[in-house]
Amino acid sequence: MTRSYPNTRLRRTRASAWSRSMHRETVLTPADLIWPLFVTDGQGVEDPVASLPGVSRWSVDGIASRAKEAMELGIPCIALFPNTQPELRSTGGDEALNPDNLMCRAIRAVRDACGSDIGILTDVALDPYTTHGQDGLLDDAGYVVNDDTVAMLVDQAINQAEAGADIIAPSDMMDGRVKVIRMALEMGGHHNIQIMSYAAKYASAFYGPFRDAVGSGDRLVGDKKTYQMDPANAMEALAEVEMDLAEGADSVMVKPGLAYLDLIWRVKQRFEVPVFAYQVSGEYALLEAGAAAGVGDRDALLMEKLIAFKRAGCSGVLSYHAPVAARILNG
Ligand SMILES: NCC(=O)CCC(=O)O
Ligand SMILES: [Mg+2]
Repeated sequence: MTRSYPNTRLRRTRASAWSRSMHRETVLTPADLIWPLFVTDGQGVEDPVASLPGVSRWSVDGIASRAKEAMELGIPCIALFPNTQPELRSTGGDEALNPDNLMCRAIRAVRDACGSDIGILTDVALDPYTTHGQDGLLDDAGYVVNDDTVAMLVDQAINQAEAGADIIAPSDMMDGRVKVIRMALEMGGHHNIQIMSYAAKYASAFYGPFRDAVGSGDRLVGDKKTYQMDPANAMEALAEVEMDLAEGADSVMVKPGLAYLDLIWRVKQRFEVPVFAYQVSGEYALLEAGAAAGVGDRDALLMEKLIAFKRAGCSGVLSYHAPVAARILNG
């Protein structure tokens, strides 16, 4: 069967709003959003992140309020990232294992405020806790060592699980960490705690404002290219995803977002598993800067970008714009 004009006029179904709505292939709802939040020390603190206009670091009480706000907006899950106090950072990142660190206090505060009605996703990696800003432990040459780092990450994950996390999200890109974290969760009786693996995380120039937000940017020595992926590679991303799924990941993430839509599509087509995108800090900042410079309407630009993730096959998107988007969607 060939489609030809004028039997087929593809404009027919576009001629009215009701028909466009009836033929829409993809929908975006607040339930597709995960809201990343930055935690800072203190009480009653809102500390704006200069490079992310509209985004703040919140003290633990403020995080609980944001979690309630998320629930009211229909956002099912928040993601927590600590801005660890400078005096608690070390070369080994031991503060990651402290059961009373910012992350664990924030988890408990959200649980107290919201019960089990919201998902809490926690980041596993050492960069917010190290003096050098790398995601793992360094050898004498400054190389991030894999297996010793993984041993730390397992303890970090269990620390978060015991504080009440729902989804453990390792973002470190060490080999084999999903396997040992899953094993440790099972052995600890945490059978229903999920793992969302940052499976294909690229060494990207889009992470700058995030590093400001968690206070690792100025500290970072070198780059992260020995563990995060080369933006030129796609086959390798499929191998990363395949391994993390085999090791027990319940869902996988591609990061950053829009520049990697091809990977989202390929991962979804090949593995048919839940795929999430992280629309990262640089994407947020560029959209805000573009809209402020008059490039286009901020809300329209945002909605078009977010629907692209759904069209490509995402189950959901981590986005600093989550509350803005949910407000737009809720009308
Ligand atoms: N592990 C979380 C991130 O690295 C986020 C990066 C960003 O938002 O730029
Ligand atoms: Mg991997």
